[in-house]
Amino acid sequence: MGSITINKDLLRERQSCTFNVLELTHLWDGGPEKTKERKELEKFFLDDPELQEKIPSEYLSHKEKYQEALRRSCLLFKKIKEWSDTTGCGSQMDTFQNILGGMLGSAILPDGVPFALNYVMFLPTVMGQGTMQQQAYWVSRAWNCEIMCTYAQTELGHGTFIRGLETTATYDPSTEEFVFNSPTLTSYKWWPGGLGHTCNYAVVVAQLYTKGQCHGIHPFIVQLRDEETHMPLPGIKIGEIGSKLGMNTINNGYLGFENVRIPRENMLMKNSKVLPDGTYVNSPSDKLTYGTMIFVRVALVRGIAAAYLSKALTIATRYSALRKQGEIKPGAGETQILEYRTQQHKLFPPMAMCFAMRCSADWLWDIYNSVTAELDRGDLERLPELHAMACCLKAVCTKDSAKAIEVCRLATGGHGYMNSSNFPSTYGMVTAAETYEGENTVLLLQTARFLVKAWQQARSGGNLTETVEYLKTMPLQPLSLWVNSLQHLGIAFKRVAAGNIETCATSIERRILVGVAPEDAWNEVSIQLAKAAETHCRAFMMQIFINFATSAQVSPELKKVLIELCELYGTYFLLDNLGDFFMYAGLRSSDVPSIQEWMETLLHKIRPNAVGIVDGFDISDAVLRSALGAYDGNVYERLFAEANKSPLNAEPVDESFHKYLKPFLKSNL
Ligand SMILES: CCCCCCCC/C=C\C/C=C/C(=O)SCCNC(=O)CCNC(=O)[C@H](O)C(C)(C)COP(=O)(O)OP(=O)(O)OC[C@H]1O[C@@H](n2cnc3c(N)ncnc32)[C@H](O)[C@@H]1OP(=O)(O)O
Ligand SMILES: Cc1cc2nc3c(=O)[nH]c(=O)nc-3n(C[C@H](O)[C@H](O)[C@H](O)COP(=O)(O)OP(=O)(O)OC[C@H]3O[C@@H](n4cnc5c(N)ncnc54)[C@H](O)[C@@H]3O)c2cc1C
Repeated sequence: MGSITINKDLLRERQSCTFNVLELTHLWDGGPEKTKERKELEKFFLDDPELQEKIPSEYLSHKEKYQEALRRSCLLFKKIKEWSDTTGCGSQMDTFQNILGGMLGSAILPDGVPFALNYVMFLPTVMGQGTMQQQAYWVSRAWNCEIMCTYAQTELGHGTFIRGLETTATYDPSTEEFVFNSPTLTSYKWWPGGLGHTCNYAVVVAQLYTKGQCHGIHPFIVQLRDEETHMPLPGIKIGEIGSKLGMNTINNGYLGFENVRIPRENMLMKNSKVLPDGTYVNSPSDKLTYGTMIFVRVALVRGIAAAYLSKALTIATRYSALRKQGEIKPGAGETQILEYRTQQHKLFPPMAMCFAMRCSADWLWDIYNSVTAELDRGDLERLPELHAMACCLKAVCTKDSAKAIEVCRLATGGHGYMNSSNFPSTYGMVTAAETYEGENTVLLLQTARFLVKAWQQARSGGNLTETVEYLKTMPLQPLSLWVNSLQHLGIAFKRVAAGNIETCATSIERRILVGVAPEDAWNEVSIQLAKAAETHCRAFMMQIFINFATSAQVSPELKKVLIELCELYGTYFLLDNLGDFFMYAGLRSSDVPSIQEWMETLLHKIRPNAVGIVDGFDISDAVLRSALGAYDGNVYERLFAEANKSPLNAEPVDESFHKYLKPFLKSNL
């Protein structure tokens, strides 16, 4: 162990790469300056011995995992402050994003940062929904970690249907306070990250009652624990919800209230208000309360879906280049498993997905920022489109990413099943995002609502926004003969989306015409509706990727690779959904063999650059945390070293032998 020689197969892969890997890294990071900043940041944090893992966390108890995560979180956030003070380079917000959503956080706290919700949800909620005075008070306290806060919305009984939340906040004008209660077991808050034992404040979403009337759900800031002793305040029932599939250091908690009083000023009042006498003042739109969820959905596409997939791909691709198993031609010697076409089919389409996710995430981030500025000016016109796109991109990208990470694990055979491969924790992190911040099916159905309306508008000649403009033009264009080109792929994906949306809209109309209630008609058609939303999202991602690949200002060598990946994205999803393309895009069965061949040729073309592409993601070994994926490819030495960290290997004979096994073996059953 300890060898620094690079595995010779990996070395050969790197030598035969046809493009400049550093150019891809700069493109991926957003420019050479960004790459430099990222590397400095990684060095500053990851070289600190205090932040190094001493015992793999899998060997710690549940309690030890949390305590160790908390120790590191405190150190980490002290260092963030130190970094900003000493370098003056990059705002603290950039650094936080890299720590909480980027790769850096996952290197130091792979199973989740217990402070994450303070930055990812509490602060955005106060900034988006608090008055200027509320922001002035709460933002600095939370930002500087004088207090630690979370976002408590979901309850034991309701996660999706938030209008059904049961926690009550009843205004008492005699004291100018809100009184919080949890009237039922199902009204207990359940899930908020950091709520268990970390946070002392939370944004709590509750049904607001004033003057005897319920005004629906609203956000309030509630103190949960004493700032000195950390003891729960009177009437607060709080704890941790227990061990989970993954994210075991994020400290998800439960919370109940019994006549807990908070001052009136703790209701976040940028949008709706309660005046001292209890008069309720309406918000311009009740959906503004949902703003934080949009923000996190937007952030997840890049920060979780694309980022963790790029990690899994780096591990699986490097491993596949050095792992040898079997022969393609008898007697020709053992083959790198990356030579098997089936292996390429497992790994290269997810590489293409990773690029499509990144371009889409950048688009989504830009429209999020411009729509947020419009909302601040009172203009709500583009909110529905932002909501629809945030929902479907969050759903499709987290689903694709989780599925592809599992494929990467399977592509590494038995060794991928080890925790030391880092696949289990990576998968645990991403599959959680399929559920939190809006369960994926539910989000697709939200997008479908927008699409059906857009379809009706297209039919009645109304104006359509950017992402649904194609619903007007597509049905008018005649179906042409199939051509294997990117342009044709772009059109075919839109035709499939438009066809699926039309099928849904007409199925609903047909049902309503024969007397089915509109809500029942919606439910009956909802399998197709969720699919329509997914095809819309796919068509959007295809087009964004085409625009990116064809217009990127890069060398011809790199551009060629980007175009190949883009074509692979299209051909892969087309072949996976042939029925749709037959039904809606004029594809004939006689066209399929040439598309299959096109896709296989792309796999062949990408093959020499596969290691170069994942090297281009430039994920350091400290961030990868994988015995299978390290840059030098010394897999077998690392697997051995990791095995020897097992506490069971500390003694040649474990004490359980004397306690149980020996008496059992000698008992002559
Ligand atoms: C940087 C990376 C990040 C790192 C992450 C770190 C780790 C953190 C780990 C975990 C954090 C997790 C946090 C959470 O999970 S917090 C809880 C999140 N909960 C949800 O997302 C709940 C999902 N449910 C909903 O969003 C809604 O209840 C609903 C949309 C499903 C339904 O709401 P409802 O009021 O019933 O609406 P309707 O269906 O009746 O629709 C009415 C109308 O409103 C429109 N609309 C709905 N939502 C929004 C919105 N957000 N913005 C704008 N408009 C919205 C909807 O489209 C309808 O419009 P209409 O058709 O025109 O009437
Ligand atoms: C790791 C993790 C972290 C979390 N962190 C937080 C947090 O910090 N703060 C917080 O408040 N919450 C948090 N949550 C909660 C999370 O937001 C909810 O779990 C999520 O919104 C789903 O709600 P649910 O669990 O009630 O599922 P349900 O809504 O009960 O979903 C169960 C099933 O019912 C289906 N379903 C439900 N409604 C519909 C519908 N209208 N149409 C069709 N199908 C439907 C769903 O598709 C799903 O298949 C977290 C959850 C997890 C897993």
